[in-house]
Amino acid sequence: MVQVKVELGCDSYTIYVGSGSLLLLNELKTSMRLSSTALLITDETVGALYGEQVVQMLEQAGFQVQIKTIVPGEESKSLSAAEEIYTKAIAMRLDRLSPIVALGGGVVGDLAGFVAATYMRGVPFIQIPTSLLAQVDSSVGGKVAVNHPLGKNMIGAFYQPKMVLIDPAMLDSLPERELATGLAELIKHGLIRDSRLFAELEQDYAAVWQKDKALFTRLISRSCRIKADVVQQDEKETDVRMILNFGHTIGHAVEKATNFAYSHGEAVAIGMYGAALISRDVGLCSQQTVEQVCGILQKYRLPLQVRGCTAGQLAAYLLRDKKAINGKINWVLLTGIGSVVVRNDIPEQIVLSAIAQIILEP
Ligand SMILES: O=C(O)C(=O)C[C@@H](O)[C@H](O)[C@H](O)COP(=O)(O)O
Ligand SMILES: [Zn+2]
Repeated sequence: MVQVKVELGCDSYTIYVGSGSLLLLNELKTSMRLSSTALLITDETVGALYGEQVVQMLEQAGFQVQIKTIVPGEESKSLSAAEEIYTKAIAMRLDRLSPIVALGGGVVGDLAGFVAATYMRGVPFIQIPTSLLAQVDSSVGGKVAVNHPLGKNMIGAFYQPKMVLIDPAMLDSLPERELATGLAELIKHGLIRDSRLFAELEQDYAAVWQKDKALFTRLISRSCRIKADVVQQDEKETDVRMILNFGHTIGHAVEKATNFAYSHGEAVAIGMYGAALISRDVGLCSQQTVEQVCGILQKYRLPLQVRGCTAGQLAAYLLRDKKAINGKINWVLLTGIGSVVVRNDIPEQIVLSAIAQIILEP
């Protein structure tokens, strides 16, 4: 099992990656001096696959467990879904030392984390991510949030988990499209910080599609290490953490403008292509780098262009980007494979030209 430590003072925690990582639940109660009631939050799909196993493990560890099962999908990342969970937590007398355990993908983790951060001003939070996207990205770093009708992740907090338990075997049940969505964030980590990871992803795609466990243990822990390094330097995203937003400025606009017809990773893939075009057009990277970005996204069956919205709609959502300060968007742009810069001085014409290239006619 690989351990990745996230050093954040008294909010430090360890990410465990490998088969058998869930067995660490056994030590949870004693190692963290928790109360004996635990709330497990999962969705219908993941709950049916792994819910019973995780409940049993928590019970063996000495917890009385209740489960809240949500409907899978982005719509569940809402204030009303959070309110239902608060109601359940109050009814079951969850106290300030009772853990909330998230078992699922990014939606479950973000919603459960948001509730953990706010219920009684914060209760212990454990992440058991089951999708590749959650394993390589969203379960690490403490961003928790729900959506607002006017924008994604608009209401949230930075709230670190106490522990992240990742078993790559859980990817066996993951559909191909979901695997690709997680690969988009892995590719992002290669593009922003690690040209070797990028090269490995370029080479090993056959083993990736076969869900090779040893390869995934390596890729996931490498990805968590990259994210942990960035988050350790800038937990609250005032500076270097912005680079994790590569592809997300356009990506979030694509998700909203198409009413989530594209998965998060698909939207981020389109956003990374758009950002690569902007990077080239302002002279930060070469055409060859743009082609490498296109090449890897296509290899992993990720889209480069969006259908189902207009350039005007995309531009309107871009202006609501929550990384914009005084109306200026902070663009994360490529200077080559493995390195990025943040720029807020990109001419509108260059942005509009990139948008025109990523829109497909209906
Ligand atoms: O952890 C971060 O920081 C990220 O930006 C990672 C992103 O991949 C992730 O999608 C995150 O939830 C986006 O956050 P947001 O602040 O852009 O809503
Ligand atoms: Zn993301």
